[in-house]
Amino acid sequence: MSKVEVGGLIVLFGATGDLAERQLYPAFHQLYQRGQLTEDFAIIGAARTQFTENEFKEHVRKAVEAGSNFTEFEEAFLEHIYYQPADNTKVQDFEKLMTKIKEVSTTHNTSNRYLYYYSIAPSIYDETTVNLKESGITGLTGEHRVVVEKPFGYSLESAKEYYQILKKSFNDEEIFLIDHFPGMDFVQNILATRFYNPFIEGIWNNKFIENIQINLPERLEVGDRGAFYDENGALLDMFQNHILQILSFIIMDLPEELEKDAIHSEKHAALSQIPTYSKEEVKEFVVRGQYSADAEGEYNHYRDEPDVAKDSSTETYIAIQLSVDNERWEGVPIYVRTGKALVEQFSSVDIILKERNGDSNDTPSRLTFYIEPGKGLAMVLNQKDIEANMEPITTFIGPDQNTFGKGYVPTPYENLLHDALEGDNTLFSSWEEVQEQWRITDAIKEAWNDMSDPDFPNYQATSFGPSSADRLLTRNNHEWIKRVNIKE
Ligand SMILES: NC(=O)C1=CN([C@@H]2O[C@H](COP(=O)(O)OP(=O)(O)OC[C@H]3O[C@@H](n4cnc5c(N)ncnc54)[C@H](OP(=O)(O)O)[C@@H]3O)[C@@H](O)[C@H]2O)C=CC1
Ligand SMILES: O=C1O[C@H](COP(=O)(O)O)[C@@H](O)[C@H](O)[C@H]1O
Repeated sequence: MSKVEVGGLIVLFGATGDLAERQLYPAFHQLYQRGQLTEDFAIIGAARTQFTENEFKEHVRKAVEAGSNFTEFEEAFLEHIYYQPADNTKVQDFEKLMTKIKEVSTTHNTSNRYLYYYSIAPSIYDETTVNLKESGITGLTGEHRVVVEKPFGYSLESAKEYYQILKKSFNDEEIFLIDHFPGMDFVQNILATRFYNPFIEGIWNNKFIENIQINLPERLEVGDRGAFYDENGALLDMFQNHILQILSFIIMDLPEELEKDAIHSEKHAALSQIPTYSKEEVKEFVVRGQYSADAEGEYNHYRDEPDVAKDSSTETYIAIQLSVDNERWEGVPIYVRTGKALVEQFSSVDIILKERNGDSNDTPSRLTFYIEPGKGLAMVLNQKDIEANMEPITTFIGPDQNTFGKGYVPTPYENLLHDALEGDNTLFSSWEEVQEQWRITDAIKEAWNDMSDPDFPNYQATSFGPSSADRLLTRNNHEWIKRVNIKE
């Protein structure tokens, strides 16, 4: 079913920032070009930079042209773009914003639907939210929603504070906590594949599954994101949100229907069954790393990246063994890893199946969900080798949806912006999920705080990461699925 057209007035706070430029403008443009935005949509960009409206339109044009999925610029798109300089800490700037909102909503007849996108640092959520209310903006007749970026806070406690701040101006159902991984079609595919193939659900348990892996290695170094990254590290940048969200789609019980409340309720229940690690368990099940320069001189030492402390003990790599406390998953180790400046670049979920009577075939059977590059489900199965006498040969069975003429893959931000305008929060993280994610993450962070400083750096850029991450698995007779290039 193709998506319905949506419209409304979007106020984009952080309009001059990196996220808006790299992801949001290209996504809005694609939605417009693909007929998924009605003509009554408009975007007001807001930030402190004193852009004129024309300068801002050029800024948006350049961002769109450099963005994902771009083919040809749609000039009419710019007729829907406006700019209002505003310092979010100043209520008088919101009074000017209010005047702009009234003008633009009249010009475009934006149906009294207002979407505020907080593409800003959490330190200004409070004043932004209060000023939206004080200036009367959120009091305008109509629907008001706010989209808030990840990571939502830096601990469970701070997340609770931020949520209370948002509640000053918005109800629970108006708050959209964004995590772009569930917005990816190939993450949603995990749930769809389980739902529509009962035989897969039949083996989705500890009787058939030996271990589960979420692999999100990146070649990208930290580069110019040092100020943000050095405060957060891989644990808060990737694990607290993306990895735990992907995991929730894997370990949740299937709801009767693919309906938003039922999905959120099962995801929340699943996350709540992941144990809180003690300090001893963190030592045993969590590996962290930080990169040093590579031999070719293409990558810096992490500690030499701009805005990173010279004695930083921030992790740029994590590998964690998790478990789920319930009957279905008892005894199934879940291994997750992600890191910067590695030799690999892909996102996938691998479900490694048990071997026959504990026999050791060459390769265990496996289901792989390719997320990036997005391909969908592939299977590794052992079949008879035609040149041998009942000996197995490993074969790959995998659809690339391109072969079915489904060539266009929307970016996650295209999917999520559309859903936010439609008021559908299925693919956003619920507040209950986010709280569980923090509970699991805080335990690791607190244990690290109690430990002596790690011996960093401990892996070289362009390697597979620290060798201790391999030992996490080999002690259980398992191994990471590693892929420098995806050929399967
Ligand atoms: N960049 C990314 O890839 C990702 C970012 N995020 C999250 O998105 C959010 C934005 O990140 P990012 O775009 O990278 O950050 P940037 O630092 O690039 O942008 C911050 C934006 O906030 C504006 N701003 C800063 N202070 C004020 C103020 N007092 N009043 C009004 N506007 C202000 C800046 O504009 P000006 O200086 O003109 O005021 C700028 O537009 C963060 O929460 C981040 O964690 C999440 C996932 C990925
Ligand atoms: O949110 C983030 O995600 C990206 C990885 O997402 P992708 O869509 O580019 O694969 C990561 O590089 C970044 O550090 C993190 O903030």
